[in-house]
Amino acid sequence: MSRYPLLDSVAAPQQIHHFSLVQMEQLAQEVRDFIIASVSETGGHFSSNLGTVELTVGLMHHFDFLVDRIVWDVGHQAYPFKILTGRKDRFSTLRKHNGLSGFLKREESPYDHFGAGHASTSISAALGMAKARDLTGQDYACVAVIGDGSMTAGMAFEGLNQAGFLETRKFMVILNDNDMSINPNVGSLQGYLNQMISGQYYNRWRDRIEHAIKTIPVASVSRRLAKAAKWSEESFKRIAVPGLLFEDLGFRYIGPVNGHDVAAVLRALREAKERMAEGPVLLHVQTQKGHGYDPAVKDPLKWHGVTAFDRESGEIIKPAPDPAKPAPPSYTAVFGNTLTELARRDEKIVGITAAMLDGTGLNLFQKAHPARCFDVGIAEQHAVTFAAGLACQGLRPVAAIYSTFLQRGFDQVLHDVCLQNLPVTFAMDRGGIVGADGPTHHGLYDLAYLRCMPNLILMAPKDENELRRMLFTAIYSNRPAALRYPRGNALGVPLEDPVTALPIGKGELLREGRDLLLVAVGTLVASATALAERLAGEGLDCAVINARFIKPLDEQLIGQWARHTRAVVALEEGCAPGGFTGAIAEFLADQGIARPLLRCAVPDHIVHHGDHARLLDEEGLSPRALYDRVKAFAAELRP
Ligand SMILES: Cc1ncc(C[n+]2csc(CCOP(=O)(O)OP(=O)(O)O)c2C)c(N)n1
Ligand SMILES: CC(=O)[C@@H](O)[C@H](O)COP(=O)(O)O
Ligand SMILES: [Mg+2]
Repeated sequence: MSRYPLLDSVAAPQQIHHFSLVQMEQLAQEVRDFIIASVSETGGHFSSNLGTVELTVGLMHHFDFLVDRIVWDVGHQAYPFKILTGRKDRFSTLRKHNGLSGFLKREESPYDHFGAGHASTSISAALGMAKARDLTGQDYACVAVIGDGSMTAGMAFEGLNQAGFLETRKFMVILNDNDMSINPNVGSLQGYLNQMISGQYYNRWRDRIEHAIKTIPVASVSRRLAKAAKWSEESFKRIAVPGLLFEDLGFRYIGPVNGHDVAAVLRALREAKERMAEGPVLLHVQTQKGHGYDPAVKDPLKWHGVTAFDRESGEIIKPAPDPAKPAPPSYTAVFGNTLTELARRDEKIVGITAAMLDGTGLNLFQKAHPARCFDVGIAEQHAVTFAAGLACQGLRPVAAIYSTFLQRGFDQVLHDVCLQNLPVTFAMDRGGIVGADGPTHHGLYDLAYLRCMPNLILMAPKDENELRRMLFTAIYSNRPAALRYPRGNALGVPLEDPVTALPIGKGELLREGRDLLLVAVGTLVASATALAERLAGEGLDCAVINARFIKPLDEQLIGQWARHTRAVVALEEGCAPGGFTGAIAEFLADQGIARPLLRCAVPDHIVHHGDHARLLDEEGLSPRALYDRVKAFAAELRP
């Protein structure tokens, strides 16, 4: 017999419209059990999904999302939705190559109305859908589900601002408030939400007061009395719930409601559905990350995203350590420790993260230098300009932002930092292909989008020792500077102590040769070196340069060896259009160095999700693929 009898009987989500309360409670329990069992085998985002189970069941009861539109912010909390919209049987393929995405994807299901992965886009997208509906005379409800962390972004408020102003009907924002981002949520907004939770008695009284005011016979109400009644309501509101922000923005605020009480969720959604006919609604749902699985409730940060685990003990399954070969540290840890160490000697160093304290390794820095560490929330744009302000006053800010999330701050990097030549360091973790998170999270575009920035120094280390040196170089360059490094473990090379600066704009000749020049940056330097050794055994003599700097490029060194060899191979784990290999192509053309060029980079297409090594191979960047490509390229060269 199935462990999930009711869930397995749901052939289409529309069946849930007819479920009783008892059935929905059972369904919620089965969905939760299924998530725990399934993610314990595949890994994936976990604690956020255990928080949205009852809310999702309630939404499926009240709406038909083949007709109505729902936009899940980020999408990392939408596993219950995916399971209930026909994807349960494919859940074992989650985040695997050719398997289900960990987020929502329009091409994956007709229920996925909007794709995401980055935070705080849901309100804008759902509002666009609502306005398209109004303009085209269609009829469907639009729902955005956004977490308290994602609500800290300016973009979320840009959406609220417009939605309230337009008095958008059949439009609802559900604020899924679990008092957590990945790390504990930060900022005064969270304090405000907590205040709303403690001030909820107002909402119980509001309807009665409003009713009383409305039932005063109109004929008997003088204009002054009506005004006074309205004034009393407003005053009462403000005393009971100071600053009803969402109401003031034009939303009907409902809540807070206990997001794990199915009956309460259903009641609140029913009310919200009615109110939506009049104008925009904000439904405030209080949930708990990890709900129903004790280890995750106790440590929601650790359980935000996990690898496979033992469901009984809550132990994360890790490969047994090899005592003969200890695992190297992650690039993230090397960054966090180096920054902490440098900051011990220099009190001008400050660290900034946009809601990725542990992810970026800045938690290590925070422990040692709490007053100099700023988590600004999911607000990359603000983080960059905030760093610019700190730099203006003589501090040395280091903004640690994943490569993919710094895309949000493009204009701020240009307008606020580079044009003013301010000494801000950007430490971009997760450069290159990240693996299971997929297209929204690959850090493939950074070298291209930063290479055009005036004044900026742009670097990528070949190993963790070079990362340390690049960080040091960046901080003391007195210019805007950025370094990008990959997710995962470093190479295990010894770390020089004390750390020293690199000469700016100087590459490193790793091998001399006369046939080909292999010029690489970042993760592909090790591959280029190994490839040159292999090819040497086959009679092909390759010079290898570790470029270190994408900008300024070491034109002297690269030019010299390009002229000395017959052809050039440029390598990077980044996008080909505009990236490092593009810089090499431009340089050769500009200098009139007429050498055939093979560009080994990610072509102009989307890289899907899956295992890093496999994706790298598909992009022609694995050691095997590079060998084949370079051999074929060399074979085409004139003798
Ligand atoms: C622009 C952007 N910055 C950072 C992230 C990384 N990130 C993913 S989920 C998350 C926390 C979101 O918190 P919340 O919206 O409250 O959702 P919860 O996990 O609490 O359910 C963060 C910071 C992101 N996805 N997008
Ligand atoms: C949803 C999201 O954006 C994060 O949770 C992301 O998945 C974290 O990725 P890392 O595991 O690389 O920190
Ligand atoms: Mg949250």
